Amino acid sequence: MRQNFLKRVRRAVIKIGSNVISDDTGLLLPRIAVICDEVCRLRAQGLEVILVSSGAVSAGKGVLGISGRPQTIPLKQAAAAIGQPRLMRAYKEGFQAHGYLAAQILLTRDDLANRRRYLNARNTLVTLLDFGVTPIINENDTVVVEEIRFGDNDNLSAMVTSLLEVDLLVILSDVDGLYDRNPQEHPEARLIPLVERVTDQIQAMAGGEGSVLGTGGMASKVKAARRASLNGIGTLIINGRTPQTLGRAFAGEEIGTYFLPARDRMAAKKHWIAFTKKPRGKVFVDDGARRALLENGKSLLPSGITGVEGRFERGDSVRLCDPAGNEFAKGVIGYNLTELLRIMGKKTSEIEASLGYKYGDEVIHRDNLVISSASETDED
Ligand SMILES: Nc1ncnc2c1ncn2[C@@H]1O[C@H](COP(=O)(O)OP(=O)(O)O)[C@@H](O)[C@H]1O
Ligand SMILES: N[C@@H](CCC(=O)OP(=O)(O)O)C(=O)O
Repeated sequence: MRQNFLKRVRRAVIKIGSNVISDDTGLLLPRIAVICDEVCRLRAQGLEVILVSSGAVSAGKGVLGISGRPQTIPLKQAAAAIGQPRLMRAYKEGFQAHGYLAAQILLTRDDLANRRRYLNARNTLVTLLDFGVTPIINENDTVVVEEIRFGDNDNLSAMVTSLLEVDLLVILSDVDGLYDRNPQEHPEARLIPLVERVTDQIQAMAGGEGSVLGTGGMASKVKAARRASLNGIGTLIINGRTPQTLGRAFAGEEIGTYFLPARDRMAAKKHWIAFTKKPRGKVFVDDGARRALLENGKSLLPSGITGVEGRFERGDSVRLCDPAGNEFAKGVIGYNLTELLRIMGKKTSEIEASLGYKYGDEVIHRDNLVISSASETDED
């Protein structure tokens, strides 16, 4: 089954973890060269590849002689500033050896959360691919602050699958795939070859925190697979330390863990609202409004709003909370905070009189609303 599907893959995002291409001393240049060989072989067979590569921080900290995880954000950012060009040089040389070009793209979450910049990033990527150049994406670690972070590159790679038309997400890790428990602690752990749906049980198997070099551990890979799946894209987690895994996987060998795409994929815009846009505030609604949204598929009107929290502009994403404060949806808001404070609790016919203008009857239009249970928008 996998074989048939992989034959049809024309464009893939391949994410490479820090633990695959670096160790505590810095970059493992021979391993990067081997990965470039494999990617170029796939390129020559007609596959378009977008790489998402970690490794800037570990490359830089190796140069600075820091052992273990950099302890402060400035230290991490300095390490990334030193490491990123070294990382790119390794890729550039690896691709050049096969006559191919690589290009660097550094992104923050804000770049994808803002529609104009999102389209801009997409156009750049498409243009590079049209020229046969392989884009290599990393988080823009040196400038990123908490509010605009992807958090980890597993998450970033899942978001890239919704930025472009992509058929598959491949995550190269330092383990053979997802096991039923952490294989480093439990030698008897068994590899799970196929995940049909990421349930809470599957997520729990992946455990919590990452390693010294890695950021999110297996948990963030499974989360990324779920996000890609809801976008209609399958994810393959394989071992990037073992030579030839990429070639073998694309030849249809049943290695690693394959996560099937969801049967009921989310619309692209809803996926973007659910996972890419970071909520800037909360809007509290009464029970009637909550039911209208959850049970009757209605838009949010000002009359059902009982309170607001945070600082948001028109077009930002907000969390919708019930009277008990529990989040039940996310949505893109049609009015800013000041406007909302003036119209909340009022009838739609009173909007214009209260503001002197109106954008529309809805504070959040149904098309810009994602219900949490359906989207599993449980975290950012
Ligand atoms: N159920 C599991 N299956 C596989 N790996 C697991 C599991 N639970 C925890 N892990 C850990 O996740 C690690 C991979 O994540 P991470 O260190 O962040 O790597 P990367 O640098 O590739 O992102 C594995 O080496 C393993 O220790
Ligand atoms: N942007 C960081 C990588 C962060 C990250 O997610 O690392 P990893 O868990 O190894 O994929 C870097 O280049 O060092």
